[in-house]
Amino acid sequence: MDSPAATGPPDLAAAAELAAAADNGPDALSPDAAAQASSSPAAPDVANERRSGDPSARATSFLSARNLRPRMVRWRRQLARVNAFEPILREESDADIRKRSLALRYRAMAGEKLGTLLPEGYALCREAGRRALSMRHYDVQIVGGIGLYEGHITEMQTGEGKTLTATLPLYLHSLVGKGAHLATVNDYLAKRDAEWMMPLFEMLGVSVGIIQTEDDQGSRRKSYGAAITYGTAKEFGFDFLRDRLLLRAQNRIQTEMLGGGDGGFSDSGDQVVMRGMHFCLVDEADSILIDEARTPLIIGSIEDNVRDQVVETYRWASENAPSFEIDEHFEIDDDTKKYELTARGRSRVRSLPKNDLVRTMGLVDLYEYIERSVKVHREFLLNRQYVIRPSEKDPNVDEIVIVDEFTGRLAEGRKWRDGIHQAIESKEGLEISVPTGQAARITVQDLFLRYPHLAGMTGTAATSASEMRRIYRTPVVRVPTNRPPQRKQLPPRVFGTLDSKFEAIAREVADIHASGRPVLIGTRSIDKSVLLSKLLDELGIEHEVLNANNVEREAEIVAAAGGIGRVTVATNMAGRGTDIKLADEVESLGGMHVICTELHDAARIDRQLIGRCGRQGDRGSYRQYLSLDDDILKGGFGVGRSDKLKSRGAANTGSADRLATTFTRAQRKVERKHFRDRMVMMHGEKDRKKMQREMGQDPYLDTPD
Ligand SMILES: Nc1ncnc2c1ncn2[C@@H]1O[C@H](COP(=O)(O)OP(=O)(O)OP(=O)(O)O)[C@@H](O)[C@H]1O
Repeated sequence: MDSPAATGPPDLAAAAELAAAADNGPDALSPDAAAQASSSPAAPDVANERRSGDPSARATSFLSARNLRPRMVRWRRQLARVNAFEPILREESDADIRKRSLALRYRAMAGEKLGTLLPEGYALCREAGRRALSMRHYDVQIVGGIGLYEGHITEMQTGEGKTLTATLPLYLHSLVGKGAHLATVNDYLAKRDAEWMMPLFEMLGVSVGIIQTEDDQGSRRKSYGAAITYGTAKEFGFDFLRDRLLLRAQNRIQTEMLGGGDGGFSDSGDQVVMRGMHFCLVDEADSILIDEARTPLIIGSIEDNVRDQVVETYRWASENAPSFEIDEHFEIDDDTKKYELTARGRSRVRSLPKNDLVRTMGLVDLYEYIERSVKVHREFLLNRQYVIRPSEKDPNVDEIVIVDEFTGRLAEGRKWRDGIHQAIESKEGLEISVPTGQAARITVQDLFLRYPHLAGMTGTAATSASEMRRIYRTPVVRVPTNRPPQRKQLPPRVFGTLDSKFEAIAREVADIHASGRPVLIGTRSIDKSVLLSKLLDELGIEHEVLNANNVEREAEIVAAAGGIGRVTVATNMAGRGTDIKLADEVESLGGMHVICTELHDAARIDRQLIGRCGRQGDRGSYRQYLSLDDDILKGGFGVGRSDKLKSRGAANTGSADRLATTFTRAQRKVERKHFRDRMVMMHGEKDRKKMQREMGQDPYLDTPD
């Protein structure tokens, strides 16, 4: 199977041409393409903007380059049409802008092609951005927006303004009234981006909905009812599945199914929340469409809140069970060996303190939980009936393994029934394994292929371009940066051990810190961020730590991270969505410096961190630090070879910089392995779906456990 990186699609060739043209730099400027091509005599005030140093004027050089591929020539022509509207719209009042937007909607609803409406639509969006957000879409963003409208995955460097670019295709597709979705990676980004762009959409009279995980069905329905809906890919998937379960319960799925099955719903008048899937723009396309696509989305037959309640009640019962006395609070039936609470025992259950989750459990259930837990405390003993061992699936998690009473051996994989197993887990303070069941499932690939119009944006798609095209039929195109990038890569450094690597990192931080430039250090895990923080403390370097333990201060830490002399240690939380603004003086000192302390499993995560510096053509630099005991070597080469490298590292005192490429090779191997896993899963799912359809089943709902 081809490596995703091995074959570049022809689209990238076009992109490279474009990028090369863009590299001509500001001095190679030819007259603004838009102004030239514009048929309007009142072309935008490009000359003035250029004199005033407006970056968008400079960046248009690529748009006037010769020898572009036909598609780019077409997009350039479209851009000229968009630009032609600008001087007219600038003269109009806010009310006129909104009126135009409404008129466009009528035309779209009446069946006029969206492609025809694009120039005016994009120009309106740009004007609304300028007025409502003080951000006028750059020409490159308009071109990116055209690519998105035409169903591409556009690769835009981090910090180039994907959030603003997204407004263009979202607005245009929303005009037909079937909804336009923006799928992003987490609730925080969905909310942040939607709220940030809201004034622009409001100016155009377009409603915006936001889906958050905790939303109930009613507010979800309302958010999907809006013209544009921001949410996470996961929530879109779950809503699709929940709706489908509901439709089946109401016998309204016409195809692909056998039998009714009430799926937990009744004809109670419940309504679906989505109103179909029309257009989806996937933000961070590589991580959603590729990284997260390895595991399907599954709805358990036990709802999350019910599961929480069950787990909490097991814990409550096992905390209280030891205080129940035989004969006084419970009795044991001689024949059946059943434990039964006495009247005093039941009254004790009623008077015990309970939290909200436990309180909502039925009283009879609570009696049962206590009876079971008392039994477990008296009869099930550690190292007799069972042992505790690290789980084979995840060695960081302990699990109960039954000791077979006949053979004295461990009965691998077996569990006690009727809640006994869970009661023992809670007695031992282990994770409680409430079975989830599977009510419905869908793969990420299936979910997004259901949208007739799909597009995506990413900072780092090049390595997954061929996979995107093969699976989602979305070509990848690279959009040049608005200003030439000035980010500098310093040569990577390799050390024998983690300790020597971290010491060297601390030294580099101290050096750069002394110059006043802000430094951002990315770590792969929370414990490593803590370790590094300790080292910096020892050196007396003041710094902030940003990891999952202090999310609440995230905004504050990020806002300050670009200041003079700032040092910030962060896990990959400081990835997408972190827009670090540099203090004015920082640019002249050389911008921010980013230190990557380890390679991630996917190169694009590393690039996201790197993308925190040198944004929007700012100056900046970064360096990769590696050590021979890094996890990536084990992932890529296996235990044997990575152990050899590790012992070589332990013996090594000097520089091992020449081994840097070994790490990138290991990373590529890990990426390829993940790619193969995804392909295997996809083919497995395809066969399963085909078989189920032939059997008249619904492949999303009739899922095997
Ligand atoms: N046309 C524009 N005019 C002015 N500022 C802009 C424009 N486009 C983007 N920006 C600014 O660029 C910054 C980066 O934008 P945004 O966060 O959307 O980038 P991004 O491409 O999503 O980056 P990342 O992938 O790193 O999150 C923001 O501060 C935004 O205000």
